[in-house]
Amino acid sequence: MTMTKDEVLAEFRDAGALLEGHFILSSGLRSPVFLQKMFIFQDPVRTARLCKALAEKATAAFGKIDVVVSPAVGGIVPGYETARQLGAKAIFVEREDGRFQLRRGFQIPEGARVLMVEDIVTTGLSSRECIDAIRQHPGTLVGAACLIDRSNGKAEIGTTLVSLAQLDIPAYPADALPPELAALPPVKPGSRGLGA
Ligand SMILES: O=P(O)(O)OC[C@H]1O[C@H](OP(=O)(O)OP(=O)(O)O)[C@H](O)[C@@H]1O
Ligand SMILES: O=C(O)c1cc(=O)[nH]c(=O)[nH]1
Ligand SMILES: [Mg+2]
Repeated sequence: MTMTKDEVLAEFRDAGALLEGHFILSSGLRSPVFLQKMFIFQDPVRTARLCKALAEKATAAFGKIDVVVSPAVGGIVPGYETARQLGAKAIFVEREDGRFQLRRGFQIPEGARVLMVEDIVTTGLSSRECIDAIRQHPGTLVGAACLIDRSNGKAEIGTTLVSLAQLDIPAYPADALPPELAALPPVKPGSRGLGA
């Protein structure tokens, strides 16, 4: 079943996942809004609703998918659930010496049709890094999917990206903060740069 942008946002709102404050994003940009996707993923039923809609959108855009590859940590749960809905395998890349790699013996079979699944896209940096890692293996990357594209369609990831919702959320370089944001203490919720 398709979901409208309002229905997707309602899932985030109902999960308490729409946070306001001063956040340091994975890219280093600062934002007054953070989508705490883990508040979605702690509820398997809510996660399944969203990922079913994402799987349907990905199938419509890209056809059959054999393997879903996601960037850890945030991509693991939606990657798994989207793969379950697609009847595909679910594997993930994680950082080794700061770079995303397939570890743990994960492999992509020759000829496999691969979908990259991300939770949230802001600048697309994590997606591009995940795709670079995928392209070092056999198989064909057919496209990418995410729950929320908060670049409003502007992020360039080098392949077609489908999302459940595109949002236009402001993000600023640290040296160009609006005063109301500069007045709040910054917090960094994600995993990039934490010893990775
Ligand atoms: O499009 P981008 O600018 O790369 O931003 C989005 C990325 O940021 C978050 O990951 P983060 O690195 O914060 O770590 P996490 O997945 O462990 O939450 C999120 O899960 C995306 O992967
Ligand atoms: O850009 C990010 O790091 C980011 C933004 C967001 O809203 N949610 C998230 O988990 N990461
Ligand atoms: Mg992430």
